[in-house]
Amino acid sequence: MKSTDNIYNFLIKEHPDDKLTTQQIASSVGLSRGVVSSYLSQLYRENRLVKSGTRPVYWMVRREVTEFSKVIGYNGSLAKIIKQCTEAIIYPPKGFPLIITGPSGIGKSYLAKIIFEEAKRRTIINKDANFVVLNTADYANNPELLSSILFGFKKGAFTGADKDTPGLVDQANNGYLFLDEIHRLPTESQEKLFSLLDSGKFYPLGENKEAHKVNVRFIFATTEKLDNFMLKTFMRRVPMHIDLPAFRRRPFIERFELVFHAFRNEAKRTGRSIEVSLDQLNRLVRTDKPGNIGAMENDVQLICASGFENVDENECIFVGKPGEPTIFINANSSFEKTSYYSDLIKDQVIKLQKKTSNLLNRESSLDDLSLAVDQMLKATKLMVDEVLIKDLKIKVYKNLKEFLGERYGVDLNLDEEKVQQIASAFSLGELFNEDTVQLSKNELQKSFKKRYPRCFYLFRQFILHTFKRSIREMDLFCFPLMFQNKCVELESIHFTGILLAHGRNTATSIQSVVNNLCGNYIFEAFDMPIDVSIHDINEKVQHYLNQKGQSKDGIFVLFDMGSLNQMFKEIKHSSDDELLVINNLTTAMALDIGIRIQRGDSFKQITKAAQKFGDATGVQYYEGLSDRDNIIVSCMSGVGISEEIKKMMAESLSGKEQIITMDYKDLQHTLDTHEQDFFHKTNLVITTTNIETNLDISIINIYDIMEKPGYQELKRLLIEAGETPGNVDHLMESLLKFFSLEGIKDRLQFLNPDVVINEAQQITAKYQDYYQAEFEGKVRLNLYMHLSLMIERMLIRSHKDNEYTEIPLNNEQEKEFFSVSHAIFKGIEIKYNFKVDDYEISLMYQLLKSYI
Ligand SMILES: Nc1ncnc2c1ncn2[C@@H]1O[C@H](COP(=O)(O)OP(=O)(O)OP(=O)(O)O)[C@@H](O)[C@H]1O
Repeated sequence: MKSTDNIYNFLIKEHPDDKLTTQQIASSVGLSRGVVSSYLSQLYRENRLVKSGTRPVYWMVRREVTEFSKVIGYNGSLAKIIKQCTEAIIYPPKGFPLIITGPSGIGKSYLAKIIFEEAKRRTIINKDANFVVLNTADYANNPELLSSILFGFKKGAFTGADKDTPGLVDQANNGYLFLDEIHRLPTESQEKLFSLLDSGKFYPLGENKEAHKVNVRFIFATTEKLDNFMLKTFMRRVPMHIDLPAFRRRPFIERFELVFHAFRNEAKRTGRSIEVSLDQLNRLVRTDKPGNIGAMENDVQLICASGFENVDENECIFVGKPGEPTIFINANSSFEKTSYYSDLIKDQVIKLQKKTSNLLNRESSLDDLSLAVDQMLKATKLMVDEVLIKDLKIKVYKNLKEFLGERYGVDLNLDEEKVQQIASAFSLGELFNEDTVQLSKNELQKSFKKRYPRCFYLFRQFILHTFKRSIREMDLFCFPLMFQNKCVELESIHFTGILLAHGRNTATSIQSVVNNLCGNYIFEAFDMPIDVSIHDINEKVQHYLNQKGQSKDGIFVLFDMGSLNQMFKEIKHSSDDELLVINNLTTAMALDIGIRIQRGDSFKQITKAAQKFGDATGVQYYEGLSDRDNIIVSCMSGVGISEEIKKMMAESLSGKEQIITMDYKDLQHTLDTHEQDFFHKTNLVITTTNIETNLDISIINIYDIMEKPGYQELKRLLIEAGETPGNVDHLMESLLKFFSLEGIKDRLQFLNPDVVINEAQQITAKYQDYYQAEFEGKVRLNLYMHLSLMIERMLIRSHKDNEYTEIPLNNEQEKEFFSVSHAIFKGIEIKYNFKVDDYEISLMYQLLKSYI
């Protein structure tokens, strides 16, 4: 298959109605943006895609325009129905009859007519074919008359039958006959009809010799339940049954479009524009009358008529209360999904997103978060898609039970109402594509994951299993609803348990037994093909550890065969946690460990117990933070800074030590809960705060290294760990640059901090060279910041009138400093076209006096 076809098939399958950017498509199919862009252009040239917007351009699959494309909801809630209608039209040799059911005013007649038009468009029937309609209810009290109208009669068939008269069946020959209110059709007529459906023949009234042969396609409609009124023998001949949903059961977007459409019809009818308030539109969208769309259309007409009373010629009709937000609809307006309707829900969603983020920052409970979600769901209740919610509810129930329950042993304890809320929250997500509500740039996701790592892992697995996709921003609202009752219990387990076994479901079936017996998610399990390599296994394990977040207290891995040594090494190499690997996976063993994990045994106790089992098996464990020499970096201001420092250390140092970043709280917890042994490979802890511990560990506050003693201590420790002095100096320089950048980033108005800091570094180096001195870290940091801001200050001042202040020079040393400084600044003075004045140099003198 061609690559362009691959992309096209992906779009048709996954996003038949979505507008997507090139970047979104590229990310989804895993190709580069450039390549995907050329494929998309090719598809556009082939007329298979529609393009809209500029920067970014949006792509959408071009759909074949059929008569059904006019039907509101054809690619939404009626998509399946439209497919059935198409099948009923095209199925060889003559299509098949169908019956449309649904409450009054829901569009049964409308759909029947469209089916007829589509059959014409497809040239399945002739252009001049007839669409004949009969409402059987009109003749319900006169079955003979109905029969004669339907089947025609022969001259003399009854008094007054003075000539042969064809019936509607004859008129519909080669076209369509639509019988509305079919439940009023008397039994004899039903019988006559089904013989016609069988043989294509019928006898008009009074005719018993020559049957009429016709080729008629039938559509029936009724507001009633079929079983109550129709003969079973009749129904058997009508294979296709279409049930149209009531107006209030249609998705909000479609109800909105139907209302919009009704106003547009009024605009056409009156020749006026209509200005209608969103509030009025919204009220109509919520119509819940037995007459459905028909009743809503009547309401729209009445509302427009009352608005029409008060307008002068050519003025637009106003509908609503003055001061309310409105939209204009005229005969040519087109309904654009996003503009009117998503704004209404988006407001609510954004509000909730902000609230959730605030609550998470304040460490509020999942109960508070659920309450916020509940409020939002109430506010958007009438806008959501009831049909979708019903489907989702079934899916959610099923997977809670069959997936989370059976595999992870987790009963989330959710009542019917909660599941309904969860389904509603998921359904809301379906209204948006990720672009529309890309609000928090994954911040919320990160916060949830950090605070509830185990629940979040289960949530991710649930979404993957239920919807076959990764978590979307909007799914996050379901998280508090789902885990509210169980988060404490789920998060109380601090160990990580992993089961690995060859075979289709060996590991997962042991997992299911143990998790269920423990009543908690203790183990994750991976079934592996027989030829899997240790490397692949480790990748799986690492992927799992990443997704789940590090466990604070250690990892237990049970596997069924292979080299214990190798397996241990692979996993330990890329994990900082304590680790126990057991080369024996039995249900009894997993259960024993599971129970111990659950009741809160320590790593040591569990390891001891496993060793007893281990007589017959292989056990290898590592107690300690890491089996490699390591340095821990932990900054109170966040993992971001720690990660930056880790990067600098990796660049400057030899790589002999493993650099481990830790959240500040985790570090404190780890120090408090472990003994000296645990840290026996830890050479140094670098923090931004003074951490208290009784353990014998070197802890250096990063701000102390700015001063000489602190720096020397750092240098000593790193040299002891095997680093060269050059490496440590390089690290110091990177740290200084980093902290200076942090300090000036927000204070520089227009210069690029990265560029200007390099200038400051060079000037400082020149001073150090000239005076043969090595300035303390603190002084260098000060200089980098001062010089960077000075350069900008000078630049701004150079455009104003220069005011020089005369500085008296007291001695030779000062004189020398001034003349050296002028020489040092010459380079940047030329480059930036300004002059460093003596006042600035006098400041420099104050900064550097002690080194001169
Ligand atoms: N999907 C749709 N798109 C656009 N208009 C629709 C749609 N469905 C229904 N309508 C409009 O709704 C109105 C009522 O439809 P219709 O008369 O076909 O309903 P019905 O189910 O046949 O009603 P009854 O049972 O009372 O005969 C019509 O004006 C029709 O144009």
